[in-house]
Amino acid sequence: IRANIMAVNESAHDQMQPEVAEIVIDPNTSRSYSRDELLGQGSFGKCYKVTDLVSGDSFAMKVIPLYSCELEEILKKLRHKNVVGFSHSFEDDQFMYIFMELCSRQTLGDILKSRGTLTDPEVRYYIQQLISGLKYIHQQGYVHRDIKLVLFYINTR
Ligand SMILES: Nc1ncnc2c1ncn2[C@@H]1O[C@H](COP(=O)(O)OP(=O)(O)OP(=O)(O)O)[C@@H](O)[C@H]1O
Repeated sequence: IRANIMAVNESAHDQMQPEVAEIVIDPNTSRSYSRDELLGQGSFGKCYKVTDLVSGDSFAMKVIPLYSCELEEILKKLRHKNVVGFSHSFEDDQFMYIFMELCSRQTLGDILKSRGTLTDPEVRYYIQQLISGLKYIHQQGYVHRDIKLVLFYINTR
């Protein structure tokens, strides 16, 4: 289970953003990434599945306005097995691009919706990991402020 800790600032939703290019190029390394499907829209901006055109590695890429770069500063610092992993980031003249571990599309919210219930051992199993991730975030001096089941991704490890 991985807690998505994106919800640290609610202020930055911007409807007037330009389109994200189909091929995104890191101006520092010249690595290029194809923009694949839209994973979803958060309060900071859109999140896409992307593929490194050379290595074939896939990531979840959050595209946020340059003025909300503090999010990147925070994500960069967090490293915990129950927090979605930061990979790397760069900016161009339009956006900040944040590359995160690509998680499964299944969340705790999906499981609850399809099954209607969770057993006691399952709840214990998930809550333990959830608390472990949140405790770590608190120890780093941050609060989540938007805890909901759809932000908890189920992974295989
Ligand atoms: N690392 C990831 N792996 C797979 N899908 C992701 C990942 N991060 C985000 N997503 C998908 O993209 C959507 C938008 O994510 P994002 O983190 O931008 O916003 P959010 O956490 O849903 O909302 P908010 O920005 O309000 O906290 C998510 O709901 C999820 O479906």
